[in-house]
Amino acid sequence: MDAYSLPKNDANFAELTPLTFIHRAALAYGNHASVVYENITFTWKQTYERCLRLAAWLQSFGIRKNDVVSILAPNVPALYESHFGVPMAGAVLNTINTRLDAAAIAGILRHSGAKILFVDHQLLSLATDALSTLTSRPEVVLIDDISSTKRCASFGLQYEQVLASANPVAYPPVPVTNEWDAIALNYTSGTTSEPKGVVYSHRGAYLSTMTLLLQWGVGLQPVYLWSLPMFHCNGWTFTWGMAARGGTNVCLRSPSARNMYQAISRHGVTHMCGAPVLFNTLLDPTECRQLTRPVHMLTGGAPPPAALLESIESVGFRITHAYGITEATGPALVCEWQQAWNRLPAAEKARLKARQGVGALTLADIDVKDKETMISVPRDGVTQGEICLRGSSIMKGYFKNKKDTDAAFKNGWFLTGDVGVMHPDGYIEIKDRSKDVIISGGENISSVEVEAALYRHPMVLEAAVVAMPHPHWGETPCAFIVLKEYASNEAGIEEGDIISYCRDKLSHYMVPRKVVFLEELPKTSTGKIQKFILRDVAKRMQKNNPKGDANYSRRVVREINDINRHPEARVEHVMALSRL
Ligand SMILES: Nc1ncnc2c1ncn2[C@@H]1O[C@H](COP(=O)(O)OP(=O)(O)OP(=O)(O)O)[C@@H](O)[C@H]1O
Repeated sequence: MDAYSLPKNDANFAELTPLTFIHRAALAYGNHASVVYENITFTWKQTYERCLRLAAWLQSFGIRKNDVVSILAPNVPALYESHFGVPMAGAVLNTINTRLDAAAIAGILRHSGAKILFVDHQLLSLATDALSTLTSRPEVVLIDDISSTKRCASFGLQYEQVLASANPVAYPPVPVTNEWDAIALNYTSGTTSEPKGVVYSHRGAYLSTMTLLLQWGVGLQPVYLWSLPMFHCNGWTFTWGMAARGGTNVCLRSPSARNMYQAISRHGVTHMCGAPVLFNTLLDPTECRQLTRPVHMLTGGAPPPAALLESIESVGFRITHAYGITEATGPALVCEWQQAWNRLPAAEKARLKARQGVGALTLADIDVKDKETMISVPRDGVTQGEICLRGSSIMKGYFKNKKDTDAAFKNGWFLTGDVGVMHPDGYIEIKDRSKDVIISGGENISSVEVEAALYRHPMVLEAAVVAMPHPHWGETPCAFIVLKEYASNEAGIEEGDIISYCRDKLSHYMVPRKVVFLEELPKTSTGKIQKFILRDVAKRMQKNNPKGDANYSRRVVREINDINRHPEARVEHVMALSRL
């Protein structure tokens, strides 16, 4: 037999799936802590057993291959277990963002056609509101509070009871017979458009998990703090990844600065992830502590300003920066650190680290291309184009959405919708989301670059820059800023101070023409600034208040601040804004 015609067989070819990790974890790290939550600690043997039980119960309840099973829960053990238990039943896991409102949750349940919805006991009324609007409803299983001896009031189906009643011998895990089968369905966070249901394959999930462990350098038995919601791209694959490394998952219901610092010292946390917005939480002067041992943090989801990178590293966090997108099964570019950069001054290091980086190992290729011609832009760090990706961790497509699936792929590439440049050293730097680029007098202004300059101002806590219509230039930058000492504004910073600060740092055409001070910026539940709200506000301010009447501006600021203070009344406030 020549090398070419040697056949595949069950011994030399297995479908790739992250489900193999948990079986191995039970054997290799059986007595080691797998999941820690408040006063509860499970071992890998126990977690595996619980996942087997979950898979068995789902099958006995009638769940079949490719059925969607949804879960609405914060980072509690049941959410972790669902990452294995649900696909072990042959089903597709749909983790739902816990900060969505009832209408958005109902939209996901309707669109996904979920057969079962697991709901955390604290989110039951939210789920009930969502379910009340549906004509066809999934079966609901209540996730009771395992950390409390006080049982929840009795409910039809309860998580701990269904696990106890399951029979894994009668219903063993459904084997994965095709690695292209779906493992998860994740809805995008809707920062720029309506949420879309992104479908991952077992193969993509496996490869992404392996890649990220490798590129982040995660060694054996890490202690991983769940500061990132597991519902966000399956915790950037580290749900599966912790089983692969025999790690300990430290689950937190609420990742406040106090809870995170406590968990770090109590459990000896070694790794955690989070969007850059988490840096501000951790740097809160009342809670921030110097770490006694370094904690490795993978950040992404939004551009981390170089100035913030410097601050968070000074506390003892070792930051790795990655660029991710739901459609690429989480992180797709990693700013891999080159040894030679260690000799550079701190500010230069932070500037290099703020770039999004090189492709994840599992990707076949990455590029920055002219979106129309699909020709690569020169590697000059200046010419902008669309960031394009191809490889095995790219989604299968959007669930029940052929139009958007077709539009997402072009000439064998996945189009990210992000504008970037390719540096001569092969590192990609994002300049903006296509929709956020400001076009002023024919020049493209990267809102990210203007924000980076603003973050260097010692009194700026957060900044977002959007386009404001301009009668002559078409658009000009409008900055929304949260000051470090907003409440007292002791420093007395005013619009003119910020503008003249920017004049020193930026080309004239990039300097914001308008600066609005807010208490907080409107954000999605994944910590992304909702620029579409700010863009809308900037548009209205220009249209209805071209002379900059202070009373009008104050009303706008009040409405945006109210959106942040009362997220549950967001719709009313956005409507109030639209009337201004
Ligand atoms: N390291 C990073 N630096 C800059 N931007 C990033 C980084 N990582 C992710 N992003 C941004 O986040 C986007 C991906 O976000 P995600 O997949 O969570 O959905 P979303 O953008 O919030 O939702 P939607 O696509 O519905 O608007 C990327 O396209 C990019 O714009």
